[in-house]
Amino acid sequence: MSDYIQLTNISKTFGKQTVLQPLTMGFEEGMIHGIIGRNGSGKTVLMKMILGILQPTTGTVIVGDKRIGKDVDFPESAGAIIETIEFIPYMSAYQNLADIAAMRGNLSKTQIKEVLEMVGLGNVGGKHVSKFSMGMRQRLAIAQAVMESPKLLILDEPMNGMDEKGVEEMRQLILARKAAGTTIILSSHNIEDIRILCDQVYRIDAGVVMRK
Ligand SMILES: Nc1ncnc2c1ncn2[C@@H]1O[C@H](COP(=O)(O)OP(=O)(O)OP(=O)(O)O)[C@@H](O)[C@H]1O
Repeated sequence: MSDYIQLTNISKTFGKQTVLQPLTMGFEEGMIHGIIGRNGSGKTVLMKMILGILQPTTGTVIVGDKRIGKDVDFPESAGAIIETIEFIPYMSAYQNLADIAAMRGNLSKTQIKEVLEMVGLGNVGGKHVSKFSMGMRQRLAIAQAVMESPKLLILDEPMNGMDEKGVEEMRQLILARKAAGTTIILSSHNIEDIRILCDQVYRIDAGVVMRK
């Protein structure tokens, strides 16, 4: 398989702080790539650069065959959970997803209901998000990330706040996306998630990314 993402000499500094040293690497298509590292080591920054949310200080990011920030602003087919996603609290889970779907493309009502079902929110799709627990919000965040079956999934600590059953269901969902050919980048502080799910693991330490 070829690489779906190619990073060439990318680095990131904020003022005098170097978060990532120049890095050249590829992420193979259809695999689950784990990113581990201590708090503040640069996992989210790396993911944001791949998503086009942050510009690298040096270097290039290519996703598919498109250079991010040049050919396209953002990867063409990507879903992400990155930091806290703000849903509109006074709208239902279904309506939140329908509004996002309407902005990005075309998903039928049935498809939105199916994705709510898939993340275990099928029976509360009509409930206002303000009444959701943290774990339920996290499930909704996963729903918005996967609902358009993107070619790339970037999941920054997706199991945060989930109970044991939720974690198991999310693991199955992530494996199902992989089986469908999605390239996945996953960060987690839970070493079990990384061990069970990932084909390849990278650790970020002192700005350097090392393959484990
Ligand atoms: N927009 C920004 N401006 C300035 N500094 C930033 C910005 N975003 C991130 N940083 C800094 O970059 C470093 C890496 O942050 P990052 O969020 O990538 O860490 P992380 O590995 O995801 O941590 P955690 O495990 O806590 O989620 C931190 O020191 C952070 O303060």
